[in-house]
Amino acid sequence: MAKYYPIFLNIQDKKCVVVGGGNVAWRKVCSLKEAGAKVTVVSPDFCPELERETGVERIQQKYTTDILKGAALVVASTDDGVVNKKVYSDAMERGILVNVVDKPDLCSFIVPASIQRGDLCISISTGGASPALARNIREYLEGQFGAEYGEFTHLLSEVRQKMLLEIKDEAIRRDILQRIAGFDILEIIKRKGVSEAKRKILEIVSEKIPGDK
Ligand SMILES: C[C@@]1(CC(=O)O)C2=NC(=C\c3[nH]c(c(CCC(=O)O)c3CC(=O)O)Cc3[nH]c(c(CC(=O)O)c3CCC(=O)O)/C=C3\N/C(=C\2)[C@@H](CCC(=O)O)[C@]3(C)CC(=O)O)/[C@H]1CCC(=O)O
Ligand SMILES: NC(=O)c1ccc[n+]([C@@H]2O[C@H](COP(=O)([O-])OP(=O)(O)OC[C@H]3O[C@@H](n4cnc5c(N)ncnc54)[C@H](O)[C@@H]3O)[C@@H](O)[C@H]2O)c1
Repeated sequence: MAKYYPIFLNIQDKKCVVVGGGNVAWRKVCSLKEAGAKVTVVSPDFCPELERETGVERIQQKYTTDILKGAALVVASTDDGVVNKKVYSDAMERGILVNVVDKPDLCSFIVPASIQRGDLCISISTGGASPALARNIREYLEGQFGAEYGEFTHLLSEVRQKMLLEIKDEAIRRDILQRIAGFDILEIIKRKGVSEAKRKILEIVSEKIPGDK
C-alpha cells in the first residue's frame, strides 16, 4: 500500500473538474464547492441533485481532454473504467492533481473522511486500508465534537489575531494561546456561552501579563 503525506489544499477560486454526473460526482462537487473552488462538472447526464446545484459550471457532454485546461485538480467518478483511466493519464501528463474515486492506483491524492466545525477540520485516513473504518471513526467523532467547537475555534482565532499584534514576547504569547485553547474554556462556551468565555480569556490574559487590563 502507498504511503501518503497529509495536507490541506487551498483551492479557493481554482478550477476543479469533476467527471461524471452521478451521486458520487454530486458529493465531490459539493465538497469542492464548500472549499471555495470554481467547479466544472462534465457528463452526458446529471442526477437530479447535480441538476439543481447552483454556482457550478455544467458541461453536458462526454469527457474530452480540453476540459482540463487551466484546472488545478480533477476527480473522475464515471462508471466507465476506460474514461477514468484516460482522465488519470491526461491529468498526470499535465501535472494536475487527480483522484479517481475508489481507485487508489489512479490517484495522486486520496480523500479522507472529514468533520467540519467552522474552521476546525478533523480528517481521518486509513491510507486506503479501510475506508469503512475511516467512516466509522468519523461518525464516532461527530458525536464527540459538537457545534461549540466551531464557536471555540472562531473565538480563539479572534483573540489570537489580536495577540499576535499586541504581545511581542513570543514565550508569553505562546503560553497564553496554549492556555486559552484549554478544554475548560470550551466547557464555559458550552455551559454559559461565548461572552462568558471571552470574559474568562481576558481574565487569564491579565493574570499572565501583570499590569494588563
Ligand atoms: C473516506 C471516503 C471519502 C470519500 O469518498 O469522500 C473514502 N471512501 C469512503 C467510503 C467508502 N468507500 C468504500 C466503502 C465500502 C466499504 C469499504 O470498502 O471499506 C466505503 C464506506 C461507506 O461508504 O460506507 C469503497 C472503496 N473505497 C476505496 C476502494 C478501493 C480500494 O480499497 O482499493 C473501495 C472498494 C470498492 C470496491 O468494493 O470495489 C478507496 C478509497 N476510498 C477512499 C475514501 C480513499 C481511502 C480513504 C482512506 O482509507 O483513508 C480511497 C483509497 C481513494 C479515494 O476514493 O479517494 C469515504 C467515507 C466518507 C465518510 O463517510 O466520511
Ligand atoms: N454510488 C456509490 O455510493 C458508490 C460507492 C462506491 C463506489 N462507486 C463507484 O463510483 C463511480 C460513480 O458512482 P455513481 O453512483 O455516481 O455512478 P453513476 O452510474 O450514477 O454515474 C456515473 C456517471 O458517469 C457518467 N459518465 C459515463 N461516461 C462518461 C464520460 N465518457 N464522460 C463523462 N461522464 C461519463 C454517466 O453519465 C453518469 O452520470 C462508479 O464507478 C461506482 O462503481 C459508487
